[in-house]
Amino acid sequence: MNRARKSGHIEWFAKSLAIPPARWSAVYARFPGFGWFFRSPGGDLRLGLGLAREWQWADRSHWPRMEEYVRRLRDAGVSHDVWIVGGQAFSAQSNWPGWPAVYLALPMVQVTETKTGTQLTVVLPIAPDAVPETYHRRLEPVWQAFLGPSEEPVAVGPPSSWESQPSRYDWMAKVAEAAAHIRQGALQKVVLAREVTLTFGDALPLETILENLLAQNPDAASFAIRGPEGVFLGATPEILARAHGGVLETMGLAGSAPRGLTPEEDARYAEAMRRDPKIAAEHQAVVTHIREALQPWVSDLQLPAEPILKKLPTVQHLWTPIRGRIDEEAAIWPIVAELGPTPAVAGYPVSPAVNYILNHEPFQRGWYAGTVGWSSVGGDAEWMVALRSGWMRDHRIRLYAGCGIMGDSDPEAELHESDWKLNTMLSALEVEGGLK
Ligand SMILES: C=C(O[C@@H]1C=C(C(=O)O)C=C[C@H]1O)C(=O)O
Repeated sequence: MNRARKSGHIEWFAKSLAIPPARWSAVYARFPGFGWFFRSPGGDLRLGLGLAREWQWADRSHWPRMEEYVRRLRDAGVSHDVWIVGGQAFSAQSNWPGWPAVYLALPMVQVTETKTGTQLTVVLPIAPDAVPETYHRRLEPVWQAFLGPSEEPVAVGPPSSWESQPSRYDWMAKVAEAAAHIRQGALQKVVLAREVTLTFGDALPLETILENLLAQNPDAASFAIRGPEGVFLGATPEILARAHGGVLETMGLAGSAPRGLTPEEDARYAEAMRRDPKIAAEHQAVVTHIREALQPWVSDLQLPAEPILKKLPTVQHLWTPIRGRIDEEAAIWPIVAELGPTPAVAGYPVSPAVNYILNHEPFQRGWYAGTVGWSSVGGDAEWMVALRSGWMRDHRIRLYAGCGIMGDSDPEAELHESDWKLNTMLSALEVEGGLK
């Protein structure tokens, strides 16, 4: 504080200490203000509570400006392990009320749990005229969430009503219409989604739902972000851009099949997916887009010649892992801005596909199929495509799932595919057997 008073401008306070592990889903659920929860596929967990700084923008073109803010934090001596979190909507023209197109935050209290231990960091901007009491007041609710009473585990549901937007029948008609549009040659592929709204008798128990997501999806990134209008959460398998020690990892993930009840049936579904030329073309469009988008920033790109199978609890996909060297460590921000939305969640070519979606989907995608993740001051990052997700407010949750439509897509098969994808969130909500 003395330092800020002397220098006459904002100084950063950032101190870390080792702490014991805790049930972080419970701490997260108890905190009423801005909160961030993220567990990586590898198991590392990041919990952020309260705000030291936030950034809100109306479109994705501002992402590269973050490098300047991060440089200032680095110059001020803030630890390289401190992270910035947030994400963005699928499109700046498809927003949910209360959710900006781009929102990034530097959480005030950060818990990072890895295999080597658990660390708590407090990050605060100290103004020249700062009064110590203000900081106590800001931190108080966070410590209350840490120490709050632990509650008995609560079961979810069952839902009292649910509504599909559009209806199952109308969605199939939209798929047929999109396929006909594609056959006319205007587009190669478009990803159409459904919104399913479930209403419950009681407020939804966030801790239970998060714990279910974590237990049921060990290979996905389980995330939750709380804004002024509810919580957006999910368990997504799709990496948009992950950086570690200057190596960038991303993936093409497109092409879907159900999981079989027996290993034989499972293998049959996988084989049919592998041999389907429509799916191969759909997958290739995604990989090509990613390669082109990375060109200015990443060298030594490595990827397998053929896609690999990625098996998830409710669905299996064709998967092309892609890695390369980031030419300049700073480049993660423009890469995130440039990569999304990929053809895996929009279609191909991307821009007309997004327009088609905006004109034909009867709901706002908001942050579904947008981006969620974090970047550290030191340059490591993990940004995911926000799939298998839902937006929860009190008694209600809106779930989303979409499918890549090509000229010869079968509406009924696509409807079933969207059902398996919805099952990630439905299982976390303890809705038995999904909704049909
Ligand atoms: C759009 C979704 O999934 C995307 C679409 C896929 C497909 O069309 O095969 C596969 C994986 C994801 O990239 C979703 O889960 O909502």
